[in-house]
Amino acid sequence: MELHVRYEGNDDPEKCTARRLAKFDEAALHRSTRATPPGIVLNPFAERALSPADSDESRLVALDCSWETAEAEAFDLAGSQRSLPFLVASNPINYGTAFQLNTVEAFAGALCILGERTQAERVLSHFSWGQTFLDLNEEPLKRYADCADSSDVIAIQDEYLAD
Ligand SMILES: C[S@@+](CC[C@H](N)C(=O)[O-])C[C@H]1O[C@@H](n2cnc3c(N)ncnc32)[C@H](O)[C@@H]1O
Repeated sequence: MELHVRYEGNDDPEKCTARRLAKFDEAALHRSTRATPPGIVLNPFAERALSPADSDESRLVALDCSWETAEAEAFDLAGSQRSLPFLVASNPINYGTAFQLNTVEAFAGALCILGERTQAERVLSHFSWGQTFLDLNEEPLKRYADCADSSDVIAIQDEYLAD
């Protein structure tokens, strides 16, 4: 799966996970919306949740920006807009926070749901806390990956949210 990032560059470059992915040739950074190729756009505001039904796509696109500027309009990128279901961040900045993942966590979660677990492990291997993301989310990631479509994913997410 190709990984692409619309890179706004308004977050701390030292902590930016998209820059680190690019450094290891795991993702391509794009400095403008026009230069960003279409794909599955990982958008926390999207109505439809990502599911294995999306696995015929060959590109994932994330928007790397500060959460302070991550408003709905910022995700106006070409492609199919998808939100990620309930998953918990493992990075030291947002550890334990649901839904607000950083860019590599969002890519890894999406890759697992789309059946690309080996690539998810590889992108996370560049971060000291990367494996923790898979450990913390092991059960939901496996259950989402076994779903047929977005409504199945939402039904499982609702079980976690009800707990
Ligand atoms: C707001 S940026 C923050 C990036 C952070 N500065 C870093 O260094 O990784 C994280 C991006 O990951 C994706 N993302 C995070 N949580 C998501 C969710 N619940 N659903 C869909 N995409 C999500 C989005 O593309 C979002 O813009």
